[in-house]
Amino acid sequence: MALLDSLRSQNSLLLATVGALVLLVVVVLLKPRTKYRYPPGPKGIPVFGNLFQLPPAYPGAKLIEWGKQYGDLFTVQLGARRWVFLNSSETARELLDRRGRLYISRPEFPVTQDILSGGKRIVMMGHTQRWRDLRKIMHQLLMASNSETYKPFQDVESRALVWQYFKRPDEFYKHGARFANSVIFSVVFGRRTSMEDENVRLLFSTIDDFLETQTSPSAALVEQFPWVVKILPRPLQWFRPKAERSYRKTIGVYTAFFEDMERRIQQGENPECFARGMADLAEKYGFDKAQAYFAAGSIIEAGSDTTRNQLNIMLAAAAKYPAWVANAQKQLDEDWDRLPYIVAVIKETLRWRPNMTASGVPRALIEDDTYRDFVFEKGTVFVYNHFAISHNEQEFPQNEVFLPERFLNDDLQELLKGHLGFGTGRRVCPGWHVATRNMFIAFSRLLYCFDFKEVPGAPIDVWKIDPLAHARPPFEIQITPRSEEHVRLIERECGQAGQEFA
Ligand code: HEM
Repeated sequence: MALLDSLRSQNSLLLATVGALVLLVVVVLLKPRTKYRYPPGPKGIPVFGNLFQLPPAYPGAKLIEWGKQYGDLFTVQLGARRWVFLNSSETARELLDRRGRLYISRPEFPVTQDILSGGKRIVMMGHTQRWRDLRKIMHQLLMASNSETYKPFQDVESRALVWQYFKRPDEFYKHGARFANSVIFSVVFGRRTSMEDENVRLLFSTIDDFLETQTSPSAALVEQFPWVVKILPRPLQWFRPKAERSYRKTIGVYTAFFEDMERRIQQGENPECFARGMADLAEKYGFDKAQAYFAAGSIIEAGSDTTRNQLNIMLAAAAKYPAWVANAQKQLDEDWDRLPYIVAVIKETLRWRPNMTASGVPRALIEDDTYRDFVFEKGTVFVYNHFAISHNEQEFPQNEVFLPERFLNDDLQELLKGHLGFGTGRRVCPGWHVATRNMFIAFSRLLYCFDFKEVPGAPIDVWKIDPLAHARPPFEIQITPRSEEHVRLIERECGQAGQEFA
């Protein structure tokens, strides 16, 4: 009897506890969020919000449409999270840059960062001590005063790039990838690379794995429901095996790069490169081996793929809007030492087509904040609506035309001004010095040596320049030397740098 009573009272206790918990959840869920006020935006559906209204690939047109409809800020519910899109340079600068201390974190990426990257990719890290340490290391490696280290590599690789364009113009997309990869690889691991190298090919495929979820916030639905990943038992996590495979592939490639370097050192080489000091840095900052490998690997990855893509964007613009190419070539023919037009071309490529993500790279707010009449809650995701800002007719008249002249102003040499190609504020791309110098030398030499034309019958769709096209051309294009004289120049000046890759 006593036992029965005790069981009854235990059951009542359990019931009372569950009841109280349910009540608490209901109260929390139903609690009106009066304190927070958000800019209006399109109406969504329950649970998924606006996720299905945003195309998973090429979301640019939709983002421009919403930007026009709602003005310089709008809010969308993407799965479990609220995203505020900033649609003018001014709002982006005000929040992400001037108030950069608050808008400094990244949203959770439960699959792409936590599983597929083992939590170790810097670009997706939240505002943690680990991120601060890595950012410091990257800054030291990539800052402007280090640019002399890069120059010889940029020189030789851009000559090789010209040579490869000359020999196999149909494989232009591979040559751009090799150029970008080889510059940064030389700095990090102390040797040049070839696209025939299996590990380099694998590296680009790991970049694909990582980026395929990032081209649009709706590209991977589960990413927008971090709690699903937390509560779902592992065997039911359908996305996990693929992401774990990709993690193993990535760490395998990075390990191969380190082992190759160590082998070369044992064979008597003495490469002066960043990765050689990685063990000391790891000890100083308390990184495990995998984090140290990711630190080096992330630099290679970020430094290769973006520059490769930027080259493709320049080519598409050259074939589509040839008028500016004639201006660039005139300046290159006349005065190689002063090339403001090429700087303007660099800025215009960064404006005209966002590099990897049409919607910009997201940030998470780390404290509540107020702006105009709005009150934003800590944790809200903010993003500069890159496509909409770049194609805002008020800010950029004739926005669709590729027009470097728009950047020929007093701010020309302020390379981060006038566009959002490298992001902004405290998460701004730390590689922008290297990237702009890469583009400067590669754009100048290519534009000096070649003419670019659309292939008859195969017009370039400039709205769909696939940022993930590694193994196939993103578009067809005719690339021909400008004259016989240019051919002789290429053979004389670029042959030696490029022959081993042709
Ligand atoms: C044309 C070339 C490049 C473009 C367009 C580009 C663009 C970007 C953008 C938009 C971001 C995010 C910024 C933000 O959140 O505001 C970023 C981050 C980053 N970039 Fe670049 N990038 C380029 C080249 C490079 C190079 C050459 C390197 C290194 C060698 C590099 C390393 C990084 C790293 C490590 C981050 C993560 C920073 C963080 O989250 O704190 N990038 N880049």
